[in-house]
Amino acid sequence: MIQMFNVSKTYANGVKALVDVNVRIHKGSFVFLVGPSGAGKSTFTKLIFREEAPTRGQILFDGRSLVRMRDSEVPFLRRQIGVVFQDFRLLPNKSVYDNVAFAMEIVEASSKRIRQRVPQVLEMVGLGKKAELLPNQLSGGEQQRVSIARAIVNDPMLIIADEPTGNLDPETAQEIMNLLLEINRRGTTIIMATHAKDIVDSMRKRVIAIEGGRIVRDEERGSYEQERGVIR
Ligand SMILES: Nc1ncnc2c1ncn2[C@@H]1O[C@H](COP(=O)(O)OP(=O)(O)OP(=O)(O)O)[C@@H](O)[C@H]1O
Repeated sequence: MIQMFNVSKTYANGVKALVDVNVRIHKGSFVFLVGPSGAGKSTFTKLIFREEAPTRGQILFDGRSLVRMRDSEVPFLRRQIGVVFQDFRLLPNKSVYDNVAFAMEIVEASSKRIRQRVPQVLEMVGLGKKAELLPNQLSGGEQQRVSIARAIVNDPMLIIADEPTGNLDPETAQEIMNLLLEINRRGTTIIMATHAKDIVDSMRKRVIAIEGGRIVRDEERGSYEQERGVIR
């Protein structure tokens, strides 16, 4: 679904955030992006969302070139991608229901469709009974569930999650991971940037490790760190 060919990104200040990246991410897969702070993980996801353009190379999303894509087509690309952040980024003055409905209003869904779909999605993330509350009346884990509901409500092909468990205690983090796994099982591709070693090591999904802008490791059923000399 995503292919990068010799992709490099140098920011205007000369920082080489990505260097000669080649990668292919298949539809329906679950991928962890790991690496030290400043390695280039966010830049990698920003290229897919067309928030940044590569300096060199080619990127295909579902067969379409993001390099050649016109600005006027970017909103259609972004409809295919749901984004989840560490700090939730909910609208503080809107209810849980309205936060999720808003994502559908932006894509001009009919009010009938919104009334059908929002309760379904809130039920799926376990917030069926909290629709009328405001974000500050929810726990961190519940706020992240709202943000996941908002990300999936338009049924995107891909979810990009940037440190989605970074603000959560381990148990709540695990619940959020279970939810993301369930979404992945239903067919949505997930790319998750994280520093959560325990989560990556327990899930045994594909791990792409980036350091200094380069992919230094890419393993199916991988772990957070390179395993050396492990006897199984
Ligand atoms: N808009 C920008 N302009 C200039 N340099 C940038 C910009 N965005 C990121 N960088 C630099 O590019 C490099 C890669 O940054 P990036 O945010 O992709 O790393 P990261 O792996 O996501 O880090 P973290 O784990 O801290 O989120 C860093 O050196 C960063 O300072």
